[in-house]
Amino acid sequence: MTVRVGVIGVGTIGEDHLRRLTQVVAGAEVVAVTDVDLDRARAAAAKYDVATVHLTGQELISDPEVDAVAVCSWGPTHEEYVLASIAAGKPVFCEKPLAETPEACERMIEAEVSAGRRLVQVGFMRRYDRAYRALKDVVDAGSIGAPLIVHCVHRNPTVPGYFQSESLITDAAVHEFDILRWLLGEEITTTSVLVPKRNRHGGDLQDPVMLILEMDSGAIVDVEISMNIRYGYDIQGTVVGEDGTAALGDQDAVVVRLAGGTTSPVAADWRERFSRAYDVEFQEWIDAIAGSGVPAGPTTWDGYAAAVVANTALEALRTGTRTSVKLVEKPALYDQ
Ligand SMILES: NC(=O)C1=CN([C@@H]2O[C@H](COP(=O)(O)OP(=O)(O)OC[C@H]3O[C@@H](n4cnc5c(N)ncnc54)[C@H](O)[C@@H]3O)[C@@H](O)[C@H]2O)C=CC1
Ligand SMILES: O=C1[C@@H](O)[C@H](O)[C@@H](O)[C@H](O)[C@H]1O
Repeated sequence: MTVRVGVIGVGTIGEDHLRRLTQVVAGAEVVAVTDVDLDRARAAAAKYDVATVHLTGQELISDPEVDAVAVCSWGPTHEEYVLASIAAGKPVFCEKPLAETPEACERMIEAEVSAGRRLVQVGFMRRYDRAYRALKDVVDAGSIGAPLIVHCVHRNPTVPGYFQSESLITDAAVHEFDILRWLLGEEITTTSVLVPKRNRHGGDLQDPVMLILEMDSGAIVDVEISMNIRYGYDIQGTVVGEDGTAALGDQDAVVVRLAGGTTSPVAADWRERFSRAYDVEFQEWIDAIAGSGVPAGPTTWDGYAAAVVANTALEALRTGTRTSVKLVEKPALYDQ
């Protein structure tokens, strides 16, 4: 079975996912696209030979030729499109963050619970990355003992134009919130945010920030988010256990020792660092839809939990205090 996909938003990541669904992923065909910038949508459709350009996302979602929807527009637009896809009974992949507020995520949870089945998958692609999967295998095997401390580093060379100080938490650190919950299999219980001296490349932006997170088990996590560090896109993670440590390796890096020095490449951006993770993410999404019809990846609940932690960290940033994470009760739908 070929899954006929409609893509909403063909900006930086939307066009990359359109390419991926067209040229890399098996069993998928992109039959429709849309974007508020219609010229961009028409150009993308022409480039990737997509049959239909819709004037709006709502029109695309109700198109009978579209079996499944990929939402790749800006964060504040996600809720409208995810709710419409659930109402239409169509599987929907939604880029992170699922929504900008916990309340918006709760409305998606309510809609899915009322529909009685899971339709949403959130674009937390790190769960599909080879290095993160290998790290989780080591943690789950128990050989390093119980995790006590995790160090996370999330560095970007430059910052997208739409970024505000809050975005370091809602747009960047949200990946750490999800991957920590997945890696350690437990919830984050408190957040604290430290505000170092600002990077001169960041203008008015509070960049970098340091977060301290406490996990349900008592493990402590430190997270550095830097958005203007110029040298490259660098994601690091080290789990310190009772008997040893496990860290993400540098992906596919060749280390060259030459002329009195050592060099190894650093990715330019997230597209390069996570390119294969995005490929696997979409292949597994398409396979699940073509198979059981139920997406197997990060759920609406995962998107909600990450949004609550982000919201809690924003409060910690505003108040300068350690702030507790409060989740609503998890519906049984997300235990399946
Ligand atoms: N998983 C990941 O690693 C990444 C995820 N993202 C996420 O993807 C989303 C898009 O980010 P980018 O592609 O970087 O932004 P972008 O600004 O490059 O592209 C967004 C596109 O959405 C369109 N758009 C905006 N509102 C719309 C609406 N109401 N209906 C239809 N189209 C609309 C814009 O015209 C633009 O073409 C964000 O939620 C971002 O957080 C972005 C980069 C990496
Ligand atoms: O999601 C992403 C971007 O939106 C965000 O701006 C970057 O900081 C992240 O590393 C990238 O994965």
